[in-house]
Amino acid sequence: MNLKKKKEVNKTKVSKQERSHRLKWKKKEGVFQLTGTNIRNMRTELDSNFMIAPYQKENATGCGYNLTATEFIYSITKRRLLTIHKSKQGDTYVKIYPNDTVLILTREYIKLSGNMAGAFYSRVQMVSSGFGHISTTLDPGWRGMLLFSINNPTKRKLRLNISRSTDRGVVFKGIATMVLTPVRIEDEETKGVDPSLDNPAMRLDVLKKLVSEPKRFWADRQYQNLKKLIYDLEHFETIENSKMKRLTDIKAHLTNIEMEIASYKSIEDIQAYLVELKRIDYGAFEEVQCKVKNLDDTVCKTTDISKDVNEIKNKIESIYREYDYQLLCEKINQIHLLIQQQVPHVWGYHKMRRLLGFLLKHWKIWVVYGMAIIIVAYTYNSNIGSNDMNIFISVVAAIMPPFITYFLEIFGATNEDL
Ligand SMILES: O=c1ccn([C@H]2C[C@H](O)[C@@H](COP(=O)(O)OP(=O)(O)OP(=O)(O)O)O2)c(=O)[nH]1
Repeated sequence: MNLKKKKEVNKTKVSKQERSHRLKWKKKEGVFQLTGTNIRNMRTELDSNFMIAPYQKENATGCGYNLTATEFIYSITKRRLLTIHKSKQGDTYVKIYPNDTVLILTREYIKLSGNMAGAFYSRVQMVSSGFGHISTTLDPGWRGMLLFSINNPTKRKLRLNISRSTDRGVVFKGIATMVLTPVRIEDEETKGVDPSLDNPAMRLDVLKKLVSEPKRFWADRQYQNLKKLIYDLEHFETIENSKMKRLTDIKAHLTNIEMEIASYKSIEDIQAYLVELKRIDYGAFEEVQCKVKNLDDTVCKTTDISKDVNEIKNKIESIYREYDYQLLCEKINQIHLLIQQQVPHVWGYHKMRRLLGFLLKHWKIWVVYGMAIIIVAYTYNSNIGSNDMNIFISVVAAIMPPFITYFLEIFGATNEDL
């Protein structure tokens, strides 16, 4: 294909909507990197240049957005998914071994248009606790969850927190900051970045390589579990649940209103459909409810439908966008649950594990007490029959203090200390 023809094909590929977005960003040429406020506004408007699901407004920080981890955390050294520890308080974390690198799937699904690019950076708290740096890029047009690689270059085991239970519910810990930049477009007709990508969502290409190696017979069960999980993620299909049915219901009512506007334009009929729409139990879909209320306010004020038709159509369009977003969130939520169901968990409050942990932590004390007991036992053996009761008391007295220390630690310590 010659250059002229190629240019023509490129030109026809640029849709009207895409052109308007490019113009919009061109106008904002002064913007170099999006701030947390820009990101918050984009979520409110459901701007088609950038979508993040699930979105948590607290995670939109000064210069970007903090991404959080799912429980899919694969150890390169151990060649298996790491066990998720759950404390009594409901906090979750993993232990990353010295010199290990882990691959972590993010909880967030990111969708970028061809007009935006991004990068990921480490968080100070993480790198200062010993973790290696993150410094990777996000291509324009990316769609999907992300896979981060984090290493532990220290000689100590490091704890990577996933979530923490608070009075406000579960708060997920940011593991990397994503910064976003509008792509500079000199000629909106031809020079926009074509959002065609060769890397699949969740970097399934990388994950599939992990299970393409010959299986190891001594860890076959873990290997098979991982293989199944990666297969399930690749072939994931949304399950129609009550939340989704509710969303479908909302969409059906919206379609009726749209049809009414397109054909008869009867304000009374539109209002009647709106009454139905308002009656739906929105549950957690507060944003949809808020947008429906907004539409209702506009319709109530309308006296001449032909004058306000564009405003009404825009409001319906914004409900549709919210509907699409909530549907996406529900799908992502189901992926999180799928991961949670298949990843190994251990409850941190298991007594035996804690006793073992305690013994290991205070091994010096135990060596001293062990020696004391051996000496007592030796004395007992050499004086057998002389004064059994006194020696028994000495043995108990020798063993008691460490147990008292252990029980004090169990009942006095917070989870953070363990
Ligand atoms: O830490 C990261 C960084 C990026 N990505 C996603 C988004 C990005 O758009 C895509 C490609 O990133 P990159 O080009 O850095 O990956 P690669 O495997 O080196 O690229 P390629 O296979 O295209 O050479 O992977 C991740 O999942 N994790």
